[in-house]
Amino acid sequence: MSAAITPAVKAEQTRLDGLYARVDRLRDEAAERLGEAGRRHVENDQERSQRDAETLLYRRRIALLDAVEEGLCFGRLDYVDAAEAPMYLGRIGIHAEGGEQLLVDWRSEAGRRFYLATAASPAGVRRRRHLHTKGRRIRSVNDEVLDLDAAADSDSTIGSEGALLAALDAARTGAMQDIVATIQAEQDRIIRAPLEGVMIVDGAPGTGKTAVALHRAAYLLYEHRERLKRQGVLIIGPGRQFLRYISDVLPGLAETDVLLRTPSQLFPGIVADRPETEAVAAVKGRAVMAGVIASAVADRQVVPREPLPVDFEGHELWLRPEKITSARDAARETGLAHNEARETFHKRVIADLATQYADIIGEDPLGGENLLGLADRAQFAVEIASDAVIRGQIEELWPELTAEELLEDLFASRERIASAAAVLKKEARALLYREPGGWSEADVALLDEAAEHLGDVERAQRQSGPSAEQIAYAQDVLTIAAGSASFDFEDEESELLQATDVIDEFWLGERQVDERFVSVAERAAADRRWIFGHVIVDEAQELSPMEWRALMRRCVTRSFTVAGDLAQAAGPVAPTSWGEVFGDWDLDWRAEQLTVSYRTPKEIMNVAVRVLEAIGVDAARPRSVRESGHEPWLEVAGDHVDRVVEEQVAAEKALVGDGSVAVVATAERAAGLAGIADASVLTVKQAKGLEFDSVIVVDPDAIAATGLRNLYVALTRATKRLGVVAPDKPVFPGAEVL
Ligand SMILES: Nc1ncnc2c1ncn2[C@@H]1O[C@H](COP(=O)(O)OP(=O)(O)OP(=O)(O)O)[C@@H](O)[C@H]1O
Repeated sequence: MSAAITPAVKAEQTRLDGLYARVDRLRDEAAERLGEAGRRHVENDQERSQRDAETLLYRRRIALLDAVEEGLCFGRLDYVDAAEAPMYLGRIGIHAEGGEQLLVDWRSEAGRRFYLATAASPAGVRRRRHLHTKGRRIRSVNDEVLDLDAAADSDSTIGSEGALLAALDAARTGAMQDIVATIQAEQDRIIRAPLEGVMIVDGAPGTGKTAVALHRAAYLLYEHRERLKRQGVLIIGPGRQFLRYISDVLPGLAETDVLLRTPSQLFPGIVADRPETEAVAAVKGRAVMAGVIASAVADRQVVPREPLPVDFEGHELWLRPEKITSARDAARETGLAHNEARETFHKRVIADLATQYADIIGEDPLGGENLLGLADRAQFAVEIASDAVIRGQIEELWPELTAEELLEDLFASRERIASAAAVLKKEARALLYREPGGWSEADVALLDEAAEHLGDVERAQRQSGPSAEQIAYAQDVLTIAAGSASFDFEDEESELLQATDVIDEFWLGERQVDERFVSVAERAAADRRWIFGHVIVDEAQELSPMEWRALMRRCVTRSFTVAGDLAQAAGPVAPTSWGEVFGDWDLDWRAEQLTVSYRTPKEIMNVAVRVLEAIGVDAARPRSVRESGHEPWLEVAGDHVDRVVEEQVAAEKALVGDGSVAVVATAERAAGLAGIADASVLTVKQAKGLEFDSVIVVDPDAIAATGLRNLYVALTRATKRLGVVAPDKPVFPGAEVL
């Protein structure tokens, strides 16, 4: 379809051409400087670090300009005061060579006017124009005239919701689209809320919680650049499919310092693919497991019941319970994590052995005072400490442990479980027992908790960390880089300073080996203890208390955006209120409601709200913003569910054309349908947070049997068409209107 060339389209095309020409110029300049930096010969470490920082800066700049290629400029505001020049709004801000502002960033305070001006409260705005573009071409313009006196000169007026409805009606591609052109006022307030504290974005399916959370990430990175570029932003989503779905939005919003993860990907090096029942996951997710892990660590600090013999140089020494107890107490009193306090324990025990040895060999045969002095004892301590057998014996009493070792040993031993998890009921303890071999999703938060108690493992660092030489090199570079932090790089100075701020000696040590470009997100991904400047949690109702604990450790300032809907909660530990989730934390939290469903049309909502009412959570009934014109349909298929689904998928595909079709079913049905239906076949868990033009829900009563909340999720995935295929006439609440 070619666009109608109206005078307005023509004029805006000229403007757009100018903007792209400027972007091209900026990109060429950045590429040129990147090339120069790459070719520059470096004489010393200082020059090398400077070159690295420049390379990082120009690569970032080019990535940013590439990311905004599509939809660079999408809006224009004209003011009542004719002397005020129109404002063009886009994904980034652009200035002309002479400094004149050509394009205003949507996240800036000036850009905010675009979203907030309404006919009732125009705030000096005469007209809001939406520019619809494809590539570098303007397809059409839509005007909303806010100052009615000026209505006569508008190019086309399709009402204040025209651009929004056009966006909502567009076919879904399988990747989430940004909403910068049509952010609504209630959403804008949340996106631009202050960084501090925990903000809960609560709302029914399709009210834009995910969209708002992602745009908030982009806004916060813009508004609090200094802090967040250094620390990065973490976004947590429920599954990999979901992360893929949203991953395109952020570069589109011009942000690259964001790490996207599922809760089970938060422990570097662990692949959580071991299957586990919901019952086991539910036990592992409970807050009480924090105490269980602490006890499991304490249980590894052993005091023998009887003295244990130690052989040194042909003499018998003893590991005595009372001495081991005082060594253990001293080590615990350091307040350090287990592995770090271990040294205190070992030293104390070795000192006691050295004393015993001195008492034996320094004994005065005439019964006088011991002949050996302190220096001799210290020498014995060194010798005892270098005896591998003795070290091994002491190690048994206070071993160096990784989180993986601790949990593997714990879950594989009924005795260890009985001791550490005495607070749990017998049945719950029985659920924790298992053979070693792999990690489940619920294990990850427990590993994180364990790692927190255990602290660093020297052994692992010795094996995989950079060499002492690399560290020394890195330390030198750091010192030099810190000393040169005042280098004048015109407007890029702040970027360079940030680069030095985030580089620690470990990373530089690694980089000496591997010269790859490393972003904050990549660094954060590899570091379990990375502290983020802000954490965004989507589908937050799914997280267990143990997962929340792990996340709280990732952001000590407790700056969170939490998007969720309790009515969709189906996780192993489903909360019934946000107070239940956050009540135990010393937090400043507030909840904001989104009330309008942009995804689910009225016809589908009519079915879904009946399920919502039956769920019985205290949730506001969502208001659909539009009708699709398609009533949900039902096919009762008897024994031929698979065949009917196959046929209906074909029919739906023909109806939605370029749009997407998905089948949502229970895990058992989904497994059977996967090879049959020519569409995405998803379990409810996989479908959470996603949307498609047409959705076929298979055997809804079976889904309802796993929880009405699951059915509510399944029924609210479609933007246009909903169909139900059931073996028998369905009886779930809402089936009566099909
Ligand atoms: N202001 C807007 N302009 C255009 N589209 C919007 C707007 N707000 C939301 N949408 C669209 O509505 C759909 C639903 O949004 P989103 O997925 O963010 O909802 P949600 O509340 O997270 O849903 P769920 O609870 O199912 O996860 C998306 O296609 C999103 O792009």
